Amino acid sequence: MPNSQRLRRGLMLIVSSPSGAGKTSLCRRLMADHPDLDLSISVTTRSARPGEKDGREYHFISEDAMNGLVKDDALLEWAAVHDHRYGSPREPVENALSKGQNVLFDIDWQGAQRISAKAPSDVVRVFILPPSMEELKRRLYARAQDADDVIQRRLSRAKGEIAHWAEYDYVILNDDFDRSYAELVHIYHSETARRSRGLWIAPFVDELMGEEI
Ligand SMILES: Nc1nc2c(ncn2[C@@H]2O[C@H](COP(=O)(O)OP(=O)(O)O)[C@@H](O)[C@H]2O)c(=O)[nH]1
Ligand SMILES: Nc1ncnc2c1ncn2[C@@H]1O[C@H](COP(=O)(O)OP(=O)(O)O)[C@@H](O)[C@H]1O
Repeated sequence: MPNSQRLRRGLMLIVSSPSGAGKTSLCRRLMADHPDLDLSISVTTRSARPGEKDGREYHFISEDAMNGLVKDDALLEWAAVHDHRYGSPREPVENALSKGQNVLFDIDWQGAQRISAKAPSDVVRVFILPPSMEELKRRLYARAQDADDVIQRRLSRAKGEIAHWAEYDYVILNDDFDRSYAELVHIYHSETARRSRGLWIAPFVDELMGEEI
C-alpha cells in the first residue's frame, strides 16, 4: 500500500524554549524538510520584526481583533507572553488534523499545557534548552531583531520558561545546530510511526489475514 494512502491520526508537535534558544530555526528547517507537516500560524498583538511577513511567521493583529477572537472562542489556546498576547487559531488546526496531517506549534509552556490538557494522546512536546545563559544572550543580540530593552525583558523571562522543562516529553540541548536538528527529526519520525497513529494498520492486517497462502 503506498504511503500516501495510509490513513493516519495526525499529531500536534509542540516546540517551546526560552526566546533565543533556537526553536524557530529548528522548526523552520523541520517544515522545509517535511511538506506533510502544517505550521500553526499564531495570531499576535506584537508588531512584526524586520523580515517577518504577515501571514507567514504570524498573523499580526490589533488588541481589538484579539479580543474578538477570544470572545468567539476561535483560538485553541492563547496566552500573554513578553507583554503581548499570542494565540493558536482553532480552525486550521482542526482541519489539518481531520485530514490526518501533523501540525507544528511554536508556542510557550502555557500554550503547551492548555493544548495537552485538551488532547493528551495527540500531543508531543519538545523543549529546547540553550547551552548556557551567556550563549542565549549572545544569540538574542546576534539575531539583531529586537531593541536592547526588549532583549533584556526576554532574557529576564528565560528562567521562567526553562522552569517548565519537566512538563515536556523530550528535551534537546541546542548546542550544535545540526545535531539538535537530527534529534528533532528522530523524535518526529518515531512519534509519527507509533502504532496508535496508524489508522490504516488494523484494516490492512485484516486483509492480510484474509489472504489465501
Ligand atoms: N501560548 C502561545 N505562545 C505562543 C504563540 N505563538 C508564539 N508563542 C510564544 O511566544 C513567545 C514569543 O514569541 P516571539 O515574539 O516570536 O519571540 P521568540 O521567543 O524570539 O520566538 C515564544 O515563546 C513563542 O513560542 C501562541 O499562539 N500561543
Ligand atoms: N545551535 C545554534 N548555534 C548557534 N546559533 C544558533 C543555534 N540555533 C539557533 N541559533 C541562532 O540563534 C538566534 C535565535 O534563534 P531563533 O531560532 O530565532 O530562536 P527562538 O525562536 O527560540 O527565539 C538566531 O540568530 C539563530 O540563527
